[in-house]
Amino acid sequence: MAAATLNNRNLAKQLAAQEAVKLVKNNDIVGLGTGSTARFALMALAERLKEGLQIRGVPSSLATEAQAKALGIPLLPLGEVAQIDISIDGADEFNEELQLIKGGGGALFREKIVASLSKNRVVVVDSSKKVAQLGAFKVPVELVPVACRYVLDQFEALGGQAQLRYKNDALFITDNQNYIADVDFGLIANPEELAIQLNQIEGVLAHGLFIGLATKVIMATGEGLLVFEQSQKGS
Ligand SMILES: O=C[C@H](O)[C@H](O)[C@H](O)COP(=O)(O)O
Repeated sequence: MAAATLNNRNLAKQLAAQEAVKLVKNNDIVGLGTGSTARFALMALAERLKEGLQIRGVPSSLATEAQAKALGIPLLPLGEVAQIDISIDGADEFNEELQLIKGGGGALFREKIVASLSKNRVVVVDSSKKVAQLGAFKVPVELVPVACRYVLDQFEALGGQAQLRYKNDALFITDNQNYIADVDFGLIANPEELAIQLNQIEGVLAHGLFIGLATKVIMATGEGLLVFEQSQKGS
């Protein structure tokens, strides 16, 4: 994509992604995130491959797998990888504790596996993603269809208002053949506690609260890059 055709927000996403890709070292196994910002990272990685960098990527979605293949990035299947050196992924929201909401694109389960396997978990965002408190973005939750009614009732019992996600007038189906519910819990006072509660619901495959799954957030603003790291307010 030519820089001249990018709007400011996309330029910010691209800048953050390019900065993250500088952290990738030769022979790394790289977790490939999903979404518009992660896609800029794929493109930057492909540029580095042309310059001689050797890596193998692990895709976090079928969409990312297709994009990576089209860019000539060698891939390893997620289910066979024991450890990932660095993952680069986007987020829908993050706070200064580096807690995230992810799953706007529906890829949260595989993204969570990629992040869990990764030594370094780098999140790339534009400044619209930074919040004081998580929750303006509804929490995406992937659920097994046969448990749908039960799971939706459990969200309600936790104070959440859930809507099943649709795409083109049909229920959205994930890469794992499940549904996504977008659950409005309002601003979330205690993301760790809510994450545990959601994990306890039978029929929930994964939820979009990523707690302790980011080591660094690279955020591009109009003025440049801001880097947030664990136990740091930003630099
Ligand atoms: O399921 C999608 C992912 O969690 C994305 O990483 C997230 O939605 C952010 O996407 P984008 O970079 O397009 O805003």
